[in-house]
Amino acid sequence: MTDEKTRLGELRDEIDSLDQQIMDLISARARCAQEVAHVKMAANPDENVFFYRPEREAQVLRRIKEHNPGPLPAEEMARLFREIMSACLALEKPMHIAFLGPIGTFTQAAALKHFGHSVISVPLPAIDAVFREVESGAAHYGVVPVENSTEGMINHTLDMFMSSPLKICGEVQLRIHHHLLVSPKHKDQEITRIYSHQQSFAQCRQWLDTHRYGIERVTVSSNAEAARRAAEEPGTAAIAGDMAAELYGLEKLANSIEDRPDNTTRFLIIGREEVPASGHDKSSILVSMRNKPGALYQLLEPFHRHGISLTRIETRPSPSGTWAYVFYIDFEGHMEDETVRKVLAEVDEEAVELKRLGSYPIGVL
Ligand SMILES: O=C(O)C(=O)C[C@]1(C(=O)O)C=C[C@@H](O)C=C1
Repeated sequence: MTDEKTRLGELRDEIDSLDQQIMDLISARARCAQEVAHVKMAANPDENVFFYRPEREAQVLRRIKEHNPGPLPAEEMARLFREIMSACLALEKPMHIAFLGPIGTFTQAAALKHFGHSVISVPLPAIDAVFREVESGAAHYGVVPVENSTEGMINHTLDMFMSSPLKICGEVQLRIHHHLLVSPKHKDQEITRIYSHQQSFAQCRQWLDTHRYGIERVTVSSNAEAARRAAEEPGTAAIAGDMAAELYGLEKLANSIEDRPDNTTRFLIIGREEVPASGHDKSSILVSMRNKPGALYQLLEPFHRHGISLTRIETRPSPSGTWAYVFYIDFEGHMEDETVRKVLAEVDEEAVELKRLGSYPIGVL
């Protein structure tokens, strides 16, 4: 045997032995999670048991990232643990996660990034349908897009919070890469039409104007639907992401055609219960103020005085009347924090209405 073969053999034996140890440890961890489920059920025999604990998951993933010894990057290690925890949670209780479908959308990719692959993901045709599915209890949690770094807020999601009793339980960000996709069956044909979602067209506008000027652009309900059509119709292409490309067996004519290299979408996790503090949290509120001079100043001043950082403020027309506005505000901290309590008490005194949408861990992955 050559030296190379001997050494390879030794290393592979070592990998086999390590794999066995990893497997034994993952199994021990899974048994622990089963025990956790029994403890939770025993403590709440008559109530809804919350098996999924977003604050605990965030703490576990943060610790993994902080203590990762390398050589694997911390992000990669956290991703592996994300999947281990997902499988452990599925042993406790299989989670139904509603998302803005169809299958193959970026929202599904975000749901799997946040919850791992051991959940049952349920595609729904519209943002309000995702809210309804969670409100009715048919799904445990929902995932909806809320803002894109190129295109701004997804107003439909913001407006749903005005009437929905649901809470925000988490956030997840996804780097969005769009590709120009064609079916290998039709790839020699001239492309006369491109399908995509309106948001994706907007995120690739400059690239399209430069490289595919004059080709008909047809807006459809999702990227996945665009990919489905391109797979079937000769002479067409789709702009969509990797999941949709894989799902419909499409090839990339051009890779990562988004105009901004940092194109990112933020998604929210919506659920029926409040999330305890994880130690590194964000909160969201909706506030409507009286229409008078200085109203916005009055609203923001307590945040400034108490040193609380705002991460976003958006204005939406109020459903209650013409030229009345509702402010959607994200800020750092948890509603259980003493300082946040004080600020919200002050805001509440001045506001016509203050709605607490929830506190949740700042996205870890
Ligand atoms: O700590 C818990 O409450 C668990 O249920 C265990 C565990 C885990 O595998 O670490 C699993 C699911 C929860 O969402 C959080 C953590």
